[in-house]
Amino acid sequence: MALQLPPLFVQRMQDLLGDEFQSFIDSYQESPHAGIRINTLKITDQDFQHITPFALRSIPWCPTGYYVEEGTRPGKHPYYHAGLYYIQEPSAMAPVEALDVQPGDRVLDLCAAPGGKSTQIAAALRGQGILVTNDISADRTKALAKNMELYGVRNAVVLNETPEHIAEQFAGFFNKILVDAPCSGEGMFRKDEDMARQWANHSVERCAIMQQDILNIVAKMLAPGGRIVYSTCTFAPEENERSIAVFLDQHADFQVTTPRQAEHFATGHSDWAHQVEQELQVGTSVLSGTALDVDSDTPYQSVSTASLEQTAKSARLWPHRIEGEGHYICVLDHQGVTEELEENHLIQVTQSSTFSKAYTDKPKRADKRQSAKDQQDWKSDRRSGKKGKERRLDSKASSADQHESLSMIEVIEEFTARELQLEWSQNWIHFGGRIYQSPITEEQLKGLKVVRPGWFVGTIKNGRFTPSHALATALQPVEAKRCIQLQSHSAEAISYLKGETLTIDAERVERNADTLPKGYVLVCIDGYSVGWGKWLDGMLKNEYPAGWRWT
Ligand SMILES: C[S@@+](CC[C@H](N)C(=O)[O-])C[C@H]1O[C@@H](n2cnc3c(N)ncnc32)[C@H](O)[C@@H]1O
Repeated sequence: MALQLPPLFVQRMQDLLGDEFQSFIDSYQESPHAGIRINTLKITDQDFQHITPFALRSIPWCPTGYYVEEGTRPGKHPYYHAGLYYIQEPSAMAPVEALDVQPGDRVLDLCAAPGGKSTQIAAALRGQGILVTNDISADRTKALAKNMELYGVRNAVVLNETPEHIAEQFAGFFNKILVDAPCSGEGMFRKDEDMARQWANHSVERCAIMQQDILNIVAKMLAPGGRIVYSTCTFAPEENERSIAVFLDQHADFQVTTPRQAEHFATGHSDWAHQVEQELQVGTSVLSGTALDVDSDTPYQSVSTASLEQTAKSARLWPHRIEGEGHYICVLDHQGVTEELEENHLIQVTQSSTFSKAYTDKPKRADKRQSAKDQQDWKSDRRSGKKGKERRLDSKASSADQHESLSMIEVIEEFTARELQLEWSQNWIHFGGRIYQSPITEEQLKGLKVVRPGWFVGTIKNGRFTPSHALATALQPVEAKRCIQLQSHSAEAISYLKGETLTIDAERVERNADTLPKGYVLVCIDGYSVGWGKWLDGMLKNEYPAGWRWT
């Protein structure tokens, strides 16, 4: 059945686009474009070109993005399970390119689930710096956390929070922020017919108010000289140029910058934003002749011509002009002086009972004093050249607690020496028996709803460390003492991904000279890690998690 577009939407686009409307509406007869983006945390772009199972065609605005032909099923290949690429709509790759993430940046992806753009940010960080990735929907953060794990991200914290709560903990902290805002989704009608059906429920005006609130809050979290990229997948000028103009009027210290890759896109329509401004002033849509659905509690705010005109530097991605869906991107640069980011990699040992309290309670004065002392201890440890992970964090803790923290480290060290060839470089966080490596400190997460405080590396129970699946997916084969190689086209690879036990001769277990074949084995497909197995007497017990299996 032909796609049913909301009549009001069609009428409005006709009014806005004029002569261009026919080619715009004709584009709805075409299929949406499918794309994949190479996950350079696991494979180089060049190496993927050599092994690609599908025909690839470059996406002009994303160096690691490729169109795949219609009918290709990239989700049904072992490389997908190895996290070698993310299946992503081509236009959706543009906002992160505009953010211009560099290794070492501190990045917030505020509206992140299911994580397409977060995985792209993580790849650009190359394991250096911090990614805080968040979504307000608890349900959607499950997919977000899973994607961080599938793509082998080591330096991300996953939150399920409101922007206001994050701002309380992270004022002025990030130098790059992505706001991939909730919107009326007009640009996705071709890809997702549900969006067209639900359009009226996602009132354009209500979305605009929400977007302006979000932008105001994220400005508080940006470090001087930092960058915010605002993106939507809608055409409505109220949610795009006008939302930006409202922000600029309230934040004179920001300017719109033309995005990288702008040559591939159309410019923002400051003229449409002017038109919308007039409609709002009279309370009726000039374009569609309908009453505007503005919440009566929300005072109308007029915006300045100077701010509206700056939006001509933003970018619009049109489905009839490029091979991709409809998007809007605006780069907002803070005009302050950029300060060097302080190093944030304190190495910490956290004892579980203190940590679980930290999630729910406001810091107590005694805790604050203790934390200041911890920082001091750490500094003196650094000066004396002691390794951070050897120190005790909580000098007030009972000797039993101290013993537990120390033995936790001993257990991890023992596992590391036996099974891995890896230097741990981030903060240890112990929460509910689960052990994480985190790019930030426990203190910074106080009072927040945390889905993952960092890279989940394993669990400790009864003094035994069990490595997590997320540890395996983020490892390079050289970082494990034992690995086995499965060929992507072999029945063995599919059997492993289905969770079956494999028969594997001892000679096939690749290992260090001094390592016996018995124990944890990193299972790799064509050289890229997919999960754990446990080898004993010619059998590989399958540790691939049930929820991840090939179906
Ligand atoms: C366009 S989608 C994000 C897509 C995602 N950036 C990606 O690339 O996979 C917008 C997201 O914003 C979330 N959201 C809505 N309101 C929010 C708010 N106030 N704060 C944070 N997230 C919000 C929604 O749950 C939704 O997942």
